[in-house]
Amino acid sequence: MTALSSNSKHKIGIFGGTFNPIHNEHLFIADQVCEYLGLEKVYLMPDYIPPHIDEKHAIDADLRVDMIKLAIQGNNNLDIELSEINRKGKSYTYETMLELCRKYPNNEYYFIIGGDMVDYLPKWHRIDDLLNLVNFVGVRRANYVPKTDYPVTWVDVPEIDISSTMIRNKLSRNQSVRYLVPENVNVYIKEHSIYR
Ligand SMILES: Nc1ncnc2c1ncn2[C@@H]1O[C@H](COP(=O)(O)OP(=O)(O)OP(=O)(O)O)[C@@H](O)[C@H]1O
Ligand SMILES: O=C(O)c1ccc[n+]([C@@H]2O[C@H](COP(=O)([O-])O)[C@@H](O)[C@H]2O)c1
Repeated sequence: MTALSSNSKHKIGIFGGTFNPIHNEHLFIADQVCEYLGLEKVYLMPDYIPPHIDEKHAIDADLRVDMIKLAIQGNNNLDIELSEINRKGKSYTYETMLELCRKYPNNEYYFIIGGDMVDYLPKWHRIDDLLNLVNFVGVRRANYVPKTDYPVTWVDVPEIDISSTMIRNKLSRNQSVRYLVPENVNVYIKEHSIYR
């Protein structure tokens, strides 16, 4: 990201997750929200350790980062933000966004989350302070009725019902994940024998 000196704010999306691994619905969401809200870019931001789940074991950050870089190749709407990987430890969103807001005061941030995650916002670390730093964008899921009092901008993105869990499970059973992840990510997973 580049620091800018003008007074006008730059609308920047941040899509946080573990991305273990990144899949096509992550990419579809990031790209669609970017276009729908007229954002300059959406940064995919891998966490180092997810803040809310103690037992979730992700593969090495380097491998997750490599796969994100491969996945966004050729799409100018998308980029990667490495603050949480570089900071290490538990990746509390409030701490990350405070750091980014201080570093890039001319950016206005839109933090994108899956619609079902919105219900858990009250449990997020320093959520009231975080609400002063970012606009939350909820990706509405089919058959899901949002019931939150928080200010969330809702975006409808056609849902493909895939998850990283599904991809890890398929790979552990030696099943194909072609068309669920970009082909260069599929090749990378095979070459590095990940999730076997
Ligand atoms: N199919 C999907 N539809 C809508 N949102 C999704 C979908 N898959 C992931 N997300 C959202 O993407 C963000 C990052 O998710 P994450 O990296 O945990 O992927 P995941 O597929 O949910 O992983 P896992 O299955 O390991 O929990 C979260 O906000 C999550 O709600
Ligand atoms: O900061 C928090 O308390 C917090 C609690 C839950 C989730 N988050 C962030 O929300 C994003 C999506 O989380 P997840 O676990 O669904 O991948 C990711 O960037 C997490 O760091 C952040």
